[in-house]
Amino acid sequence: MTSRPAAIEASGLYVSRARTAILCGLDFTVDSGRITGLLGPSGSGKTTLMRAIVGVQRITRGTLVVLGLPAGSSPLRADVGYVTQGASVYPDLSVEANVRYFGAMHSATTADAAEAIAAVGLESLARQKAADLSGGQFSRVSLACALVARPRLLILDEPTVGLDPVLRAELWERFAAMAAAGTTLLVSSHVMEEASHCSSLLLLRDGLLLAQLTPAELAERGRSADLERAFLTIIKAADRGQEERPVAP
Ligand SMILES: Nc1ncnc2c1ncn2[C@@H]1O[C@H](COP(=O)(O)OP(=O)(O)OP(=O)(O)O)[C@@H](O)[C@H]1O
Repeated sequence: MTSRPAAIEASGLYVSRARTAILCGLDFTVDSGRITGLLGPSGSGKTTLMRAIVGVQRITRGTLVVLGLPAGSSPLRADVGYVTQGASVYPDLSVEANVRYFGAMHSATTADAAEAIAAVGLESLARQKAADLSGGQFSRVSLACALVARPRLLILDEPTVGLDPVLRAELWERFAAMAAAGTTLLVSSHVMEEASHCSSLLLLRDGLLLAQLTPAELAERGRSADLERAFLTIIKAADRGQEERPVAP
């Protein structure tokens, strides 16, 4: 792995929800200017971790440093973008009005809004009311609203769900261009084939970090070029060797 400055550093990170341990002592770093994939089965804690990073989820124990400050610090608001699974878009406004509205909070220009809309492939629908879009189009408005703020760190919770393969490929190209320009991206996904677009992968399982590795290392460790199969092999190996699950403090 390269030794870039870390955009996110977690050390002994525990998070509990409703008195249940959800994240159990995570240690990892996310390099700046890279795409890091957050992968794991449903319920493994991906959204909880993302919420902790953006500062809307209380940490039970450990440290979580984001862009050099404790997660949730107010100066981070302008620097961290978060696109949730549930689109935070005003259905009665047009695509353009939505993006310009979010852009205005970050002093973005009309041209910035148009660029963000183009980045998610919605130019031809810019004047359309968000309520009249398809599910995939609607979620892309959310993404454009995050892009227009030009955050240094962009947290994306399953951004490619419901998108066709062409659009999915275009979005990953867009993410790669953003990373090349210095933005740090943390992207969660269920789709293991998307892991190949990432520089580094965090593999979560039941609130534990099974591994942090590159896609090539995942293929090698899981003994398959098919990353889904490789991940399953690692999960099965972890299940076989699993010791008692750490208890939240
Ligand atoms: N508000 C809550 N109170 C208590 N437990 C919760 C709450 N929200 C989520 N959980 C539990 O936390 C665990 C992790 O949930 P989380 O949403 O972080 O997983 P995930 O990996 O993002 O799942 P998915 O891929 O299905 O979105 C799950 O077992 C879930 O039931």
